[in-house]
Amino acid sequence: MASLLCPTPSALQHNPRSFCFSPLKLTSPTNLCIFTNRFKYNRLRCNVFFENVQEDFLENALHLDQFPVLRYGFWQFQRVSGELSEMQKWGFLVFAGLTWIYLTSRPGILLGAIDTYLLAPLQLGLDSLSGKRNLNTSDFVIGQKLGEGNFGIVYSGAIVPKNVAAENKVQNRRRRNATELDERVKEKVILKKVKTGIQGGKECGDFEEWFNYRLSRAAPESCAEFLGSFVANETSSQFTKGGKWLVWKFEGDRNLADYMKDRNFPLNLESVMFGRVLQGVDSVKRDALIIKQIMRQIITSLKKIHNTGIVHRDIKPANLVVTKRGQIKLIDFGAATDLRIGKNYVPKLSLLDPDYCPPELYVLPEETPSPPPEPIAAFLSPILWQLNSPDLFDMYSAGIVLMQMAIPTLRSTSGLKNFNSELKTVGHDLNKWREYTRLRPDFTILDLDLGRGWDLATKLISQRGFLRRGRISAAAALTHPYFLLGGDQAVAVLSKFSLNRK
Ligand SMILES: Nc1ncnc2c1ncn2[C@@H]1O[C@H](COP(=O)(O)OP(=O)(O)OP(=O)(O)O)[C@@H](O)[C@H]1O
Repeated sequence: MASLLCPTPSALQHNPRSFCFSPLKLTSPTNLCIFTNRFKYNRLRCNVFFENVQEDFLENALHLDQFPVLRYGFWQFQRVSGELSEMQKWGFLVFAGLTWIYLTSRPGILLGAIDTYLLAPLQLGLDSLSGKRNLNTSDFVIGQKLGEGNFGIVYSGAIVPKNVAAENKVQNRRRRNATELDERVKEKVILKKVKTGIQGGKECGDFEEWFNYRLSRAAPESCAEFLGSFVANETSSQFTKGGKWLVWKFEGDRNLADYMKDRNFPLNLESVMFGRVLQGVDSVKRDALIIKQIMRQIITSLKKIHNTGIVHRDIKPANLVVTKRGQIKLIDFGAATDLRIGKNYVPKLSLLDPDYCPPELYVLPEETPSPPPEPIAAFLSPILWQLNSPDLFDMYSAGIVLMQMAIPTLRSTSGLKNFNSELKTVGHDLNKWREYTRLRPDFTILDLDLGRGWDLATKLISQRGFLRRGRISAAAALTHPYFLLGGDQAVAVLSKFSLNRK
């Protein structure tokens, strides 16, 4: 009788709210029955919720209708999960959520695996088909030497089109460099000759090649475009048979260090960055806007490479090429390390430029052992990253670049050396340095807008604090008030629409 009076779960579905949330005393059989049915109804709702979550996930997030195999797998999962209790289902959801968070947290095991096992072979296949991996000495002419590092010599050069290459082969005794070739030689490139006679030279060249291919997939717009590598098949001009060469697209005539040597810096970059001269803005503000735009680009690129697990370890103005369109591109990944898989990480090895290197000297604590095999290193990498925040290594160097751009007296080699030695004396505390310094720096640019630039600088240039944090990451720096509502971005965006821009 009581059960006849009592609403059934399906009846409850028509008016569930009033029933489900009304207070209930379990004193009468009717109330007991209502309670039982409420329980059943809530369980029903729970099941419906699970099914909805699963279906939404299926239809919206994964678009499984396009992937029959996944759809079948998910159907199997639904069948099995139908036999699980609510507790088990929740347990499963929590476990799946935590696994997802672990796999996608920095440096990204999941994306790294996709890159290694899918995208890299795909890139290799496509490059081989298109001939990009079949470069050779006859494809290039070498121009002037641009620089020499510990492990390589850098030259400008040009690509020789195939028809000219054949002709050039016949005449190559007379044609020695790019300038001697006619206008048929179109595309300018940068070539790096890997030093072979030096210990570690070959390995460094191989690492640089690996990092360039990796970043050409993961952060192409942040780095100079990598065209590939080749081993010279003959001895001619600068080529020695068997020598390894790396090739990049020529991104621009000058790097940031070249621009900073000019007394007119940063105004010499104004039309490059913004496509025009900023009229009606006073000169200090123009300087500040240009510097902010450069810093924004550097930090955005750092964020991208850090997200893949790569730390550059040699951020400095000479390794930042400025393109014709005002983009700042990272170059020289010879010292970079990928801490997702431990690539190019050797404990206690410091390859760095002392002028830009943070006080801790090493990207990971000295006691960190050599990396295990790559899959194991990858599996452990989120823990390593959380405990050590290795990306903050590059952030210190970015802070020094900011100081040099904003304070003219720090741009010279001697000014930078004095700044670093003063910094060391005050324990790398920028606020203390400001009180202590004898260099009479001009803080005008950093003190604009209530000192936002100065505040960012103090957060970049500091000792590593508790849990090796205490310095701001690239992602956090981009949300710092210095960059928020930055007029530089508005001007840069507007310049993209400018008809005058070349
Ligand atoms: N893709 C590029 N486009 C334009 N210029 C480039 C490019 N790559 C390198 N350069 C120029 O060549 C110079 C030397 O390059 P890079 O830093 O890679 O060589 P390096 O041998 O490692 O030198 P160092 O160790 O002294 O930095 C750079 O400072 C830059 O001016």
